[in-house]
Amino acid sequence: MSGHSEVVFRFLAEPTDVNFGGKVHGGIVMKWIDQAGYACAAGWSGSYCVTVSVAGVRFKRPILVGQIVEVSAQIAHTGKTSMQIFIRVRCGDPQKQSLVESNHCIISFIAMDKAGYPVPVPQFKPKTEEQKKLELYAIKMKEIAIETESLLQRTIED
Ligand SMILES: CC(=O)SCCNC(=O)CCNC(=O)[C@H](O)C(C)(C)COP(=O)(O)OP(=O)(O)OC[C@H]1O[C@@H](n2cnc3c(N)ncnc32)[C@H](O)[C@@H]1OP(=O)(O)O
Repeated sequence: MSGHSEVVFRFLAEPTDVNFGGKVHGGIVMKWIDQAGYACAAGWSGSYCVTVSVAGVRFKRPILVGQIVEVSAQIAHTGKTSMQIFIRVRCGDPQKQSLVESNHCIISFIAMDKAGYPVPVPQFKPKTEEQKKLELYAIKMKEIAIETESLLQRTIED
């Protein structure tokens, strides 16, 4: 299965996924994002992977119980040991054709060896114009995630 750059999950939002207002919990959406991202990262690298950061996460509209949910994960950029994965969550009435975007983000995974050390990943080479633009966005998001971390360190040290 190694070498696949895209994974799509489709399922129904269940009553156990929703909060008191009938909308799917943000934490549940994050779990789906992490799972689809993991499946994509593990499939691309052929290794066990761990989540290192999530950047640019946006909750655009609520997901309702009974709606069909589609979580797509695609490799947007690869570093030496990291993979930046673009996630798009869409939802809609299962009786209709159209889905609307509810969430998106860039989630970063690191491929690990059996001893728990980062290992190199196969390099992703964008082919289409859309993939090339997405890669630039993913590189920026990775930089922002790392810069955010060092900003916090500087803030705590100050
Ligand atoms: C599937 C799951 O849910 S797993 C459970 C949740 N995740 C975890 O438990 C992971 C816990 N974290 C860790 O174990 C460690 O922080 C690790 C292994 C992920 C990274 O360890 P570090 O020593 O910080 O990594 P290191 O400095 O070697 O960098 C490794 C890569 O991470 C990248 N990286 C570091 N910080 C970030 C960040 N904030 N965002 C994105 N990438 C980052 C580096 O740029 C490097 O990428 P590259 O090899 O492509 O250039």
